Amino acid sequence: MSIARFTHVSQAQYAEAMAGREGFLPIAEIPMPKRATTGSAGYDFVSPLEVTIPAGETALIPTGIRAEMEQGWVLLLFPRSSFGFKYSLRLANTVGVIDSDYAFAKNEGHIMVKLRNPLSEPVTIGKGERFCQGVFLPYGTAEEDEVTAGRVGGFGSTDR
Ligand SMILES: O=c1ccn([C@H]2C[C@H](O)[C@@H](COP(=O)(O)OP(=O)(O)OP(=O)(O)O)O2)c(=O)[nH]1
Ligand SMILES: [Mg+2]
Repeated sequence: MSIARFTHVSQAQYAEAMAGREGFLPIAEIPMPKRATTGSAGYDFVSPLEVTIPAGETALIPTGIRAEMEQGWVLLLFPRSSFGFKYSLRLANTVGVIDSDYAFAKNEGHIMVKLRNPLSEPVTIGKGERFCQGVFLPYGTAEEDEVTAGRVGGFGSTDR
């Protein structure tokens, strides 16, 4: 039973997110996130460009991907364990929470990944390299939950 669909963001959204950068894959060449084996939970996301993260710094990687999913589901982003084990690479926000209504935000639900390199050596993510993974999970709601607001953005759009 599938509960979600990955698609590319529009060319315009991709260009906006990649402004000032060079050498990134054309949007049509970014592969959809894929699971590596039949029993894998994680959909591996590919980096559309080569990124070197200097020691102790962070880098933002726009993935070119959005995820439409049914209500009641969330997509959680995690590092791939190989990058964590080899380079201690982590997400700047520790875990990425991709909400089901983010797909309809003003930026089309463009999934962004911010990585932190905590080591004293630079780390390079290759263009086209699988660098993080997303896991779909169902979530519950509490009683007397009367939220009605719709999502317009991410990264603090609901407060700052
Ligand atoms: O690593 C991440 C984390 C979040 N998001 C997007 C999807 C998510 O639906 C939205 C908001 O994320 P979250 O609710 O975790 O952040 P917030 O700081 O509460 O922002 P907001 O006020 O916009 O909800 O930002 C990403 O693209 N990458
Ligand atoms: Mg939020």
